[in-house]
Amino acid sequence: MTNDFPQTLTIAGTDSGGGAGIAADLKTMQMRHVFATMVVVAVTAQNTLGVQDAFPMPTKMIDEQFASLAADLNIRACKTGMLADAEHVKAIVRNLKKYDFGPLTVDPVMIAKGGAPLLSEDAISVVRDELVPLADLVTPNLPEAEKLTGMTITTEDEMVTAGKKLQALGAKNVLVKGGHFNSADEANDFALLADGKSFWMTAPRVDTHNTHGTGDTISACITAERAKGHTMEEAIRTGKAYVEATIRDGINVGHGHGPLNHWAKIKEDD
Ligand SMILES: Nc1ncnc2c1ncn2[C@@H]1O[C@H](COP(=O)(O)OP(=O)(O)OP(=O)(O)O)[C@@H](O)[C@H]1O
Ligand SMILES: Cc1ncc(COP(=O)(O)O)c(N)n1
Repeated sequence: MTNDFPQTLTIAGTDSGGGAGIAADLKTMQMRHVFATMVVVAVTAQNTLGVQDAFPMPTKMIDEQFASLAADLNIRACKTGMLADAEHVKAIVRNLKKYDFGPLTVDPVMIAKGGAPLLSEDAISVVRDELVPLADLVTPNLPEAEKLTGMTITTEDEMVTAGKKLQALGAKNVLVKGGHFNSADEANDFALLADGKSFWMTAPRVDTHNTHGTGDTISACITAERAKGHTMEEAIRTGKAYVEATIRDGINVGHGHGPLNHWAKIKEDD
């Protein structure tokens, strides 16, 4: 029996509010026509107003979820999101070294939009030293890029320097996301590829509070495109176009930072 439909994996935390984390990843992967699987690292009680509580899974359950997937699925690309703490990052690294689940996108999630920590401080150096070197792509936002590189990033030139530093840490490809950049009219991201090619992706900044799960969505879309066999550059450009559409064609859910419209269409879908 063939087992060749494109299959992906997200290793992350749940969001009971449905907007971010594993929920955003699964919705994105479904929309991009790949089969989505998950390893639940932590459960959060969360809504558009914030994170009310978080509970990391016992690491034995994490090992068991990895083993279940490896025994049956044919996963071609994977990503990480919320990883909770150093013990859990180490468990994920151990499993990623044990099984081949294809190119890995590391979204180094640290703090939720509302300010709640999703990764403990002592885990940041473990992400930097043990997880980033396994990454085919790392996709930090600006505060995450600052934590991983030790730099302050206030200009586009500094985003470029941070990209180079992240590549020097061992990530093959880097996408520094400018969603948090202090610009009123643009949300521009910088990509640096394994072969040294680099490019900016520019987009008009949408004036909205409904940006819960943007980082999850772009990294899940890239993971889906990689599973379908697209190049890194194609995957990154599709990711940007998709997340832009999900923000621009927004929906209103909840009373805080609302979720995205994962049904949004992009040009290549026509
Ligand atoms: N208001 C906006 N309008 C258009 N694009 C945006 C906006 N906010 C973020 N983006 C884009 O969304 C993507 C995710 O960027 P961002 O820097 O917000 O990531 P993130 O902080 O990791 O997301 P999250 O907060 O979900 O973890 C990037 O491509 C960024 O440029
Ligand atoms: C479980 C989980 N994973 C990731 C995020 C980041 O998303 P955001 O920064 O948009 O809150 C989140 N809030 N919750």
